[in-house]
Amino acid sequence: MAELLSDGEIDTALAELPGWRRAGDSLVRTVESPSFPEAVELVRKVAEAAEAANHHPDIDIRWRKVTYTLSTHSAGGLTQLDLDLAAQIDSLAG
Ligand SMILES: C[C@H](O)[C@H](O)[C@H]1CNC2=NC(N)=NC(=O)C2=N1
Repeated sequence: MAELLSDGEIDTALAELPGWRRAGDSLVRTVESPSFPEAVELVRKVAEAAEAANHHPDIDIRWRKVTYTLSTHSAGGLTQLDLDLAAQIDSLAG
């Protein structure tokens, strides 16, 4: 069972995740790609990483802008799983 992170732990982590912002019990990042197919291709890569981690983002796709929202539903808030996936998304987004 993933443990909920404290506000301090989240703030410390966000310092290393500059594209992300906290929204309550979630982390949110919008990634803009050069085209719709490229935006969807990134979604596909994120989906592979999420499946491998068994930890899945909420994804909002609007043309070239895709918003990823992370939270650990089973824990009712933010855990290390969210931080790990955020870092993976940053890596995949380039
Ligand atoms: C059964 C399966 O392990 C769980 O439903 C996983 C799937 N992916 C998940 N993703 C997220 N973001 N939160 C969860 O609590 C979660 N739980």
